[in-house]
Amino acid sequence: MTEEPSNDAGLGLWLACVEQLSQDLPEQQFNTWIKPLTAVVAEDFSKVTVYVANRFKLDWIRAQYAARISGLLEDLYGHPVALELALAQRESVVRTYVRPMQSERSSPAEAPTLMPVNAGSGEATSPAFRNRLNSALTFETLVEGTANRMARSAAMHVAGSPGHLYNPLFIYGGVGLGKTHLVHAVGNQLLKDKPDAKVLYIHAEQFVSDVVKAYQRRTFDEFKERYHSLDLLLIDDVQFFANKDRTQEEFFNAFEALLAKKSHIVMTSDTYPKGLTNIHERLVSRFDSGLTVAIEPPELEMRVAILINKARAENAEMPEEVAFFVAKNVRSNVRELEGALRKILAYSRFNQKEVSIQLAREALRDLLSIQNRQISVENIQKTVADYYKIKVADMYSKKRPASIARPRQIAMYLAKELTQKSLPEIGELFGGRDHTTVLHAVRKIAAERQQLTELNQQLHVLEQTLKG
Ligand SMILES: Nc1ncnc2c1ncn2[C@@H]1O[C@H](COP(=O)(O)OP(=O)(O)OP(=O)(O)O)[C@@H](O)[C@H]1O
Repeated sequence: MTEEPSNDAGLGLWLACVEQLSQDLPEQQFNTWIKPLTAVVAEDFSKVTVYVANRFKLDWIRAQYAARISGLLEDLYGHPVALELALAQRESVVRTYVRPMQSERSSPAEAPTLMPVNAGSGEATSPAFRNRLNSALTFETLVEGTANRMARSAAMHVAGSPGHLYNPLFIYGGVGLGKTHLVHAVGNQLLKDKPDAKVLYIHAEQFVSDVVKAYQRRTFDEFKERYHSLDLLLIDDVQFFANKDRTQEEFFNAFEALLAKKSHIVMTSDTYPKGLTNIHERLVSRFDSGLTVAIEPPELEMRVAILINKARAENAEMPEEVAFFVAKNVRSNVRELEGALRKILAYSRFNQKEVSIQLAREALRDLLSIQNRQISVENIQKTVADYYKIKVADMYSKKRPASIARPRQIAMYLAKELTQKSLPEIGELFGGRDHTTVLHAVRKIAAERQQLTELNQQLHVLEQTLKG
């Protein structure tokens, strides 16, 4: 196969791979190993050749990152992609682009989102004070829902008047639920209002490494100057302080200094303060001394809205029924939703087909087959209730208005169609109804389905969703 220069679609997907790695890997690792890479994507997307500056780096990348890159590429392209690692020729001018590191985007000199980088070129010079904020993570791009409403409004309050209420603000929740996004949003919002404010976003692991460096190099004055002079400190994943006594002590000092001068501190963690282990009590009690708020897993409507918004941000359209199908099947967290969306969009581009439920089902084949869900009557009731925006309890209730009775009949029809249950069993599960009631519903919906295109379409969406 010939290696034509990368076409734009192929290159875009390689960029998405790099972007993903920039988020997954610690900044230093990303800058050292991934950022200097260049790539050529074969015309038919079957192979990506990645050029590495020297033999040592090539071996290292093969050992440490090749499997991960392959996996990501497969996810992104929607089919297995051969990954070839090659030494960059001295004179080769390989077409490649690396997105600037997120924290560097705030530098006005680096306005374009894509910047060409030749193999082996060093790192971009960074401004003297790097706030490490990702300017894309703002309140505007953070979809609001019941799951994050409190955390979001507390964070907006802090961004609007830092140093007052809710100090420190402690945000906790499971992985991929938007904690990092929210703290970046606080920083970005404050800088928008007060461009001179000294804001720093830092991951707790980076703080640990800063403490270690300050000890090794005996540069504690600089360290203190850096941290104690901030107006807003955003620190992510403080559970990483566990068992790091020295770091905890330094953080305690920074904490006290910042609060004393009415600077604001926003922290995130995977658990609430008292749930943290191996962190000194005096620190834990300080974590809990302002406002502690949780972020919950997003509810269905929020997942649908996130998918539609993210697709739009990628200049793609995701019809609501497809978003509904995906949101029903990917429930755990937003990062996984994003992964599913990426797969669907890549699959659609690769096959040059419009995004539809059928296409989403094909693109997410692996993910859906893992779930391998048995369709239960309960699941049907819940899905139909969600879809028609009625309460699940109405599936068993005696209420008769059409807005409730009709979805209930639809659920009975689907229960008959998609499960092995008998009519009396289904009746029982719908609040102890008689089997003749179920039979009537099944016949009525089956007949109407032949006549009414809209109903047929709705049933189609529900079936696809339930079959996963
Ligand atoms: N409500 C939301 N609206 C839009 N995007 C969201 C929302 N919540 C999360 N995201 C996106 O989901 C991804 C994961 O979120 P984020 O990294 O903030 O999670 P996290 O809670 O910090 O996870 P971890 O604990 O693994 O670091 C990000 O790309 C983020 O932009």
